[in-house]
Amino acid sequence: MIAVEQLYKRFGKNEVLKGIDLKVDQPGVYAILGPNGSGKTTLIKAILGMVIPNKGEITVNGNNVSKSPVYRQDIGYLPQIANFPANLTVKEIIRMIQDLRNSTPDTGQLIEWFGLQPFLDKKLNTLSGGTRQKVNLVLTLMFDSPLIILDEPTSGLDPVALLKLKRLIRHEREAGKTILITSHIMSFVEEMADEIIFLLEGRIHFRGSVHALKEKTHTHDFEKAIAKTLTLNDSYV
Ligand SMILES: Nc1ncnc2c1ncn2[C@@H]1O[C@H](COP(=O)(O)OP(=O)(O)OP(=O)(O)O)[C@@H](O)[C@H]1O
Repeated sequence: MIAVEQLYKRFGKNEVLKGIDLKVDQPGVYAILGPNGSGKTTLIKAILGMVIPNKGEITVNGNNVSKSPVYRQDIGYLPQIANFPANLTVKEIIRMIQDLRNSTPDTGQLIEWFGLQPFLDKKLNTLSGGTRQKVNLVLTLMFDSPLIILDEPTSGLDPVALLKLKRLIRHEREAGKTILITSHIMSFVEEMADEIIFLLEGRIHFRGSVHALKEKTHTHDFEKAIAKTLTLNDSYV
């Protein structure tokens, strides 16, 4: 589904990605991890065609992302910071995104799932951060896309909403979807991820299951395993 070959990206002198090779060809939940500034969002944006690489090739479902944007129809993307026009109501923003995609899926179930009915006629700039995140999740998931990319999806969510998000992600995984997630909440990653893709110093430093990472680092504590990964010299791709 996703193939990244020898991807390089720098911003000025800052070499962020230094030869990423990544193949994701099975459905499941993939957590892209790494310290702040390690290039997780840059990698995601390159897959989405929002960042132009200096070198390398990316294909999504066989389509080269630099050639045509059509492949994006198959992706649901939750940005880390969503910048929608703040004076629109929830209903209006849902309608606007549907018009842009030329598709009008039924959003009733998702709206009910996140308890957003009372907010439909409220403007986005009057909503709390967590409620806005729930709206963003509806916007991301409403098209039933086979590839879902979630950049920090837990941001601002209360415990009940977090539980609901986790159930939704599991449901999407069971439906055979491929879900890429970045998160700094390690308990969330440990619970949800089938595979971890750990970026460090511009490269994939580790790829494998949570269990495999714990084994490699000789610890049962996932947070400690992540911390230990940072100090390992060899990469475990
Ligand atoms: N448009 C840009 N212009 C210049 N530098 C950028 C740009 N986008 C990202 N960077 C730089 O690239 C590096 C990687 O940023 P990126 O947002 O991909 O990291 P990240 O791993 O997602 O970080 P975080 O965990 O903090 O979200 C950072 O040093 C950042 O400052």
